[in-house]
Amino acid sequence: MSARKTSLTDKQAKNGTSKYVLERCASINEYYDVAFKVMLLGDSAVGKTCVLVRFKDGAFLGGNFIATVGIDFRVRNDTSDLCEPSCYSLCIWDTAGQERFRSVTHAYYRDAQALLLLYDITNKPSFDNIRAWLTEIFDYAQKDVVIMLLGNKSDMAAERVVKMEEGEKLAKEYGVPFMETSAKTGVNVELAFLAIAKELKHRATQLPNEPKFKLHDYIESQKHKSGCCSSLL
Ligand SMILES: Nc1nc2c(ncn2[C@@H]2O[C@H](COP(=O)(O)OP(=O)(O)OP(=O)(O)O)[C@@H](O)[C@H]2O)c(=O)[nH]1
Repeated sequence: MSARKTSLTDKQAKNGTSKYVLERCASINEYYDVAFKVMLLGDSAVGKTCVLVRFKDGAFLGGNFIATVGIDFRVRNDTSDLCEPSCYSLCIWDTAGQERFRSVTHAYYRDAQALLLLYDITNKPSFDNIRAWLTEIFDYAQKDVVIMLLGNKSDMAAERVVKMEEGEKLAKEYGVPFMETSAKTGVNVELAFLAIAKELKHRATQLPNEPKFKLHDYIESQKHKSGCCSSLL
């Protein structure tokens, strides 16, 4: 479980300290012009860590579930795609879904540029809690934060209790993009992160008269392409 090695200890999380994370992100900024801060949110066990590991390392963390403590983070730099004209990287923060860490994670919403909000398609309460998560996001995050809703574990078709249409309807109600993902098979994981990166990069480089990047349209156009997303930017 080396993936959990960078997790903060219980004590650090309770104190709200993430010196390690901040130092690492600062050191990344020495090499990259901009490191976008992206956070993963959602109930415990919806698959946040697995989605992140799938994106970062292309692997699936199967086996015993170990809950994240406090905050964890990883960086992925797609230099060839993200380095024109300046260098960009995604600094992705994995938060603990457990209620007891909620006050710690709130503190980090404020300077996040994008939030990926996950539920588990086999777990109805995790879907029902999405409204509460969105209320929290509107309370604590920046007004212009990019939000994306992800229904994870799409590989578990036999255990599905949340229909894809329900996810789509909820996302539409809040005006946020939506897709179903699977950390196990990798479906749409790359697309979710890189679409976010593309949106953030456009925002950072867009000239005043340039048309806005249409994140929804872009995702819809890429969703069903097989083998997509190796060079999205
Ligand atoms: N079949 C399947 N299992 C998954 C998927 N994603 C995660 N899991 C499993 O779900 C469990 C929870 O995954 P985690 O990624 O640790 O969940 P988390 O949301 O980070 O949980 P917290 O750290 O408590 O917030 C693990 O047993 C994973 O192996 C998926 O896409 N498909």
